[in-house]
Amino acid sequence: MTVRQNLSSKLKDPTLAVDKALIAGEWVPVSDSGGTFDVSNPSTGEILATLPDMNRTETKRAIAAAHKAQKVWAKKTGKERAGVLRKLFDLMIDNVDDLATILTLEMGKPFAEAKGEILYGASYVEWFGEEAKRLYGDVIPGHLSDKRIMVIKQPVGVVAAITPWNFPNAMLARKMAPAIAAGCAMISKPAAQTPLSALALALLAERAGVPAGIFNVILSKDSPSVGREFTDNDKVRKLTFTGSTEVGRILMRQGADQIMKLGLELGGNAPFIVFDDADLDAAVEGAMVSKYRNNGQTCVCANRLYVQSGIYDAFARKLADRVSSIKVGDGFEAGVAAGPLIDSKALAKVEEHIQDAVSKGAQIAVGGKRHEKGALFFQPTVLTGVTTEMKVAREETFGPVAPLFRFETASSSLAKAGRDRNTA
Ligand SMILES: NC(=O)C1=CN([C@@H]2O[C@H](COP(=O)(O)OP(=O)(O)OC[C@H]3O[C@@H](n4cnc5c(N)ncnc54)[C@H](OP(=O)(O)O)[C@@H]3O)[C@@H](O)[C@H]2O)C=CC1
Ligand SMILES: O=C(O)CCCC(=O)O
Repeated sequence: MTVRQNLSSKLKDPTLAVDKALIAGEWVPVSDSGGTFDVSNPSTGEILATLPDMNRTETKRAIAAAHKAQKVWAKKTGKERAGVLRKLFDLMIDNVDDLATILTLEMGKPFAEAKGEILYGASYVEWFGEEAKRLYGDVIPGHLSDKRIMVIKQPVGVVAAITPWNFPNAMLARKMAPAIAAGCAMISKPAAQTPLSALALALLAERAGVPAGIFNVILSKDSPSVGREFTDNDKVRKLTFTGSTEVGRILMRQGADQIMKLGLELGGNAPFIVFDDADLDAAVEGAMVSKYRNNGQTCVCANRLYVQSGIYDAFARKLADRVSSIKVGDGFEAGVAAGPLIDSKALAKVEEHIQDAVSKGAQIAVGGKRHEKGALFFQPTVLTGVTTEMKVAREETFGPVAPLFRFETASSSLAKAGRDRNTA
């Protein structure tokens, strides 16, 4: 397929811009169906690459290859596997600028934040690589005098991973590194919006000596069909997924037939509580970091800010003031702290949540509108006068909106924080 100049020309090592899937150690340029999909830059709308659009047949082939390769990989010692992961860690650090450039181009987050994500992703590779040497078992006192009970740890086998667009490097590194360290093989399906970070990571893994078939990357816009193969194929022994609660539910249902081991990291709607006696500056700073990280597109972002009556107005003023100074723009522009939203669906959800809150009586303290920087940019927003009837109380906005709920007593805030959680 093709990588455009606007991607490869920005890299010190242009070979890290990959336009092929990785199946059984082969870089595959064309899908069985001949279909393709484009990856674009959410800041500019420019197309960065055109990739093969795969489905169940390619996924099945990748699983079969992983199943075969895993048996050999599992026989390596922990030290041998650790050595390979250490090389991958070193390569990630050596190529941090290029990996972060790819990430900012396809996802939009500010370059400094993207670099932080690569270091974060690399830390998983380093940590789990080291742990490969420490896969100890247990000896447990027996229930009869002639019995000795031993626990040994063994790789589960082939692991499938479905990863989201909000942390395209770190979420994959967090899944791939422990699997490979333990002697498993992995087939990953990155989000169609951000597959280029996964491909660059897979290329570095190949350079680090991860054997053919141990780390596969399927490219597809038809995620339900790939997900179906992951859950139906009995060679896949574990599925790890980060994404929406809704898709997590679908995968859990699908995996039930073969009682599949599942690791699900889903949506959230985290509360952030500020009491009257809080240090105002520290509370505002904490809210800024927690709410506006990655432009609010993080599952652990504070989404519901409960503020006690006595400090409510001062907190709202100070937060609105800080938020109005957030520089919005292309992630490569100096000083930018908020990039675009990932796509028009995400932008529509932010607008819908604000409209719903305002129609039910909330006020916009700052922001509330699309940003002049471009189609997917939105003004960082603070809403006051928010109540539990509004959508923001129950649904994750996944955008730069801080809704401030007022409470009187500690017990009422804790009750609300527990009750209005994400049920979407
Ligand atoms: N916990 C977290 O970190 C995340 C939470 N979210 C939450 O989810 C909301 C929606 O975001 P969205 O990107 O649509 O999240 P999704 O859950 O749709 O996407 C996450 C991943 O799952 C894949 N996927 C989607 N449908 C299926 C399926 N039926 N079977 C298998 N895989 C599937 C996607 O692939 P593809 O995109 O190619 O279709 C992507 O790789 C956000 O607003 C946020 O609330 C979203 C992302 C991350
Ligand atoms: O590990 C983190 O802090 C990022 C969480 C990514 C997410 O799932 O949103």
